[in-house]
Formats: sequence, C-alpha cells, structure tokens
Amino acid sequence: MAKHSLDKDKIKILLLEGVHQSAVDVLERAGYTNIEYHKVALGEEALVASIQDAHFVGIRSRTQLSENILKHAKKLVGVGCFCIGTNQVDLLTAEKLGVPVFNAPFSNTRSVAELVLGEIIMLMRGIPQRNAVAHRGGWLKSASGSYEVRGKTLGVIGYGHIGTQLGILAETLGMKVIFFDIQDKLPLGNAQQVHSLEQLLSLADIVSLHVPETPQTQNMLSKTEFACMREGAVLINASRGTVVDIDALKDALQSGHLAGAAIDVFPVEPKSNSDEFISPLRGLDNVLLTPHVGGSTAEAQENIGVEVAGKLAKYSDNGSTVSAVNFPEVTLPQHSDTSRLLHIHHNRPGILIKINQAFAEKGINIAAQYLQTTSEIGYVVMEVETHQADTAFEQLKKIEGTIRTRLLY
Ligand SMILES: NC(=O)C1=CN([C@@H]2O[C@H](COP(=O)(O)OP(=O)(O)OC[C@H]3O[C@@H](n4cnc5c(N)ncnc54)[C@H](O)[C@@H]3O)[C@@H](O)[C@H]2O)C=CC1
Ligand SMILES: O=C(O)CCC(=O)C(=O)O
Repeated sequence: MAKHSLDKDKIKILLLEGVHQSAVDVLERAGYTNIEYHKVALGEEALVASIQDAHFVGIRSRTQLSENILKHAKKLVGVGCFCIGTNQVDLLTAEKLGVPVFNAPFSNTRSVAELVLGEIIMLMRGIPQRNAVAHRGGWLKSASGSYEVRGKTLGVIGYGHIGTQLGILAETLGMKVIFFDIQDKLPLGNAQQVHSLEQLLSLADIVSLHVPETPQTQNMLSKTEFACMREGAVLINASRGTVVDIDALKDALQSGHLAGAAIDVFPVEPKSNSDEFISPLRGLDNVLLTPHVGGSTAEAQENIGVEVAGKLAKYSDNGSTVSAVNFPEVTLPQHSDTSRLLHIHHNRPGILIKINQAFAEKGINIAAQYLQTTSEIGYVVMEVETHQADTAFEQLKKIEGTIRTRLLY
C-alpha cells in the first residue's frame, strides 16, 4: 500500500497575523493538527526560524514573503494569503520554487465597500474636522463645507470586486458613479466608464481608489493628479499605501485644494499594534486615518479563514490548485482505487513525454493525467494503480527538470 508523502500530523502549518480561528478549525477538521499559531506578524529573524520547517504558511498583509524568506523555506508546499492582496508575496519566486499561493478574492469585499461608503458620507459632511475640534473642546456647528451625497459624483479608480460593489451601494444613495479601469468593464447599474484618469479626476466630487499594488499603480495619484481633482473634492484610499504619494496628498490637503481624505493603507505600516504609526498625515483634522481595517470585520475574517484554509487543505489532500494566483490551475476528480502523484517541473519541452516513457518502461499504467503550464512551470497531477505508486514516485523524482514531486495517497 502506498503511503502519503508525509502523514498529516507531520505537516507543519504556520499561521501568522492572528488569522481567524475558523482557519484553525477547518485545518484541524481536515486532520492537520501540527499548527503553529501567532497573533502577530513575525520579525525577519523569527520568521526565518519558524518558516524553515513549515509546509504551509498562512499570512495577512503584513508579512513580506520575499525571495530571501522563501529561499529559507525549504519545505514549503503552499502559501495562503488570508486577504485579497498578494503583493506581499514574491509570487514569481514562489512559482519557480513550485509553491502555489492562494488568497480569498472576495470574502472581505463587502466590508471594504461598506467602510468606504461610510467614509464618503463622513467626508462630505466635514465630520473628521468637526469631530477633532469637539475632542479639543470646540464646537463647529455650521453647514459650511457640509453636503449631502445625493447627486454627487463618485469616481472609482479600479472597477473590480470592491469598486463595483461600492458603485452599487453609492447609487442607492442617489450618487452618480463613474469609473476608470485599465480594462473595459461591464458598468453595473447606471455607472459609466471614463477613458482616462484625468477625466475621472476632473469630474468626481469623491475619488476612491480600488486598484491592486502593481508597478503601474505606484504613486498613481501624485502632485499632477491632485491638481486635476476638483477644488473641494475628497479622496479615499483603502487599496494599497503605495498608490498615493502621501507628501503630495498632504500638500493638496493643507492648501485647501482637497477638502478631506480617508486613508486606510500606508506606504509603511506598523508591524504590530504596539508599534508607533508614523505618517505625514497625522495631525490633519480633515483626514480620517484608519489602521488598515477595510477588511477587518468579524464576518469577513471568519469567511476568509474558512475559504483560504479550505484551499490549503484541498491542495494538500488532492493537489487542486484551482484559484491559485501564481500557478497552473489543475483539479482532477478523486478515484477510490488509485494513488495520486503530483509533479511540478520547469516548463521545458518534452517533460510529459519523459514521464510517460519512464512509466511505460516500468509497466506503470496511468489511470488519469492532467497537465497545465505557465511560462515558468508545468504541473501534472496523475493517478496510477496503488501497487505501482511507490515505483512511479521514484521515477518522477529522477525526471530532469523536476522542481518537486509528491505522492499524496
Ligand atoms: N483596506 C483593506 O483592508 C483592503 C484592501 N484591499 C485592496 O483592494 C484592492 C482591490 O481589491 P479588489 O477590488 O478585490 O480587486 P480586483 O482585482 O477585483 O479589482 C482591481 C481592479 O483594478 C483594475 N486595475 C488594475 N490596475 C489598474 C490601473 N493601473 N489603473 C486602473 N485600474 C487598474 C483591475 O483591472 C481591476 O478591475 C486589492 O488589490 C487590495 O490591495 C482589498 C481588501 C481589503
Ligand atoms: O486584513 C488584512 O490583513 C488585509 C486586508 C487587505 O488589505 C486585503 O485583503 O488585501
């Protein structure tokens, strides 16, 4: 009888940044009990120490899985980002090491959209400065600079899951929604796509950013773009801190060109709640500062825990990489009387032929086989008769170009 590459209780799962208990529950129910759980992100040294014998690691947005860290993670089989963004992981290095990365693409979408909707109303009423003055014993009762959102124009930059959800919610308040996206998108409700960032900035009373962190979105809004925004407009950024040039934003706010801002994400964020938050925006009364909590609701965190832990368990159990963000997507129905092997290799011509030749020479019958590739790697999931599984596994290890291979069951 063929054995697992590793018994489940030997598979070490490192969970960081206080991922929800639901993740632990899902993993334990699936038989994975060797879980090292940390409430915070680990510093580099501690991370290296903990990750070097981990088979899976689960993180949120604070932990940077750089090339250096990944290279220390010699046993790593898979990564779970318990969030939407995956910019904190060196995805290409992970792929080349044969490590799929999973995330939760829409479990916190609604939470972000709701927070932004609330911020739109707060900013349009000038609440941040009224609140700040009241805390200092002042009384700013005045209608000056205070507006209904009905009839105002919301400009959404990045019309993906969050941007579309926000657009729908904003329309229910009577707002007009325009959006800018690098792709042509189906406008939901009465939203309208505009074809340049400048056009959006010149038309919107409220600008809200919902793009991922990419080289193209780095400092996407800086001095020139703020100058394009309408006098008295407000900005919301709950995407990534690198998307906005914070010093240029500060100037636009201090000059009075922008009436306010709500910022949830920052170029540099504290590693833990006990570290100091340092930002040029501190002390500006017309700015709502929140500690990267767009997706931090009980509902979102629980759902994310279940979703991402489920994906890790599934990959570990049967090799399914469906919805991995950096990997060929493969899934195969499970058969009861066969053994399953995984083979990840550098994407060079002829590897599948070599596998099939090696199996043929040993008389191994392939019951099912599925290959998918990216430009970097190939991923084959295959099934063989159980009595031939150990021989098949030995053959796979010898194939030139192998990154890693596993015998699952
Ligand atoms: N503050 C928080 O706690 C949270 C922040 N986020 C951030 O929000 C981002 C967006 O999330 P989703 O809407 O789920 O992502 P998504 O992938 O569904 O949508 C992103 C949209 O941005 C567009 N886009 C990409 N580059 C662009 C560019 N240069 N110019 C204009 N449009 C561009 C894409 O075409 C896509 O339509 C995430 O990548 C993440 O960084 C997500 C969840 C929570
Ligand atoms: O809540 C978190 O840890 C990160 C949320 C986030 O930014 C994301 O989902 O991309």
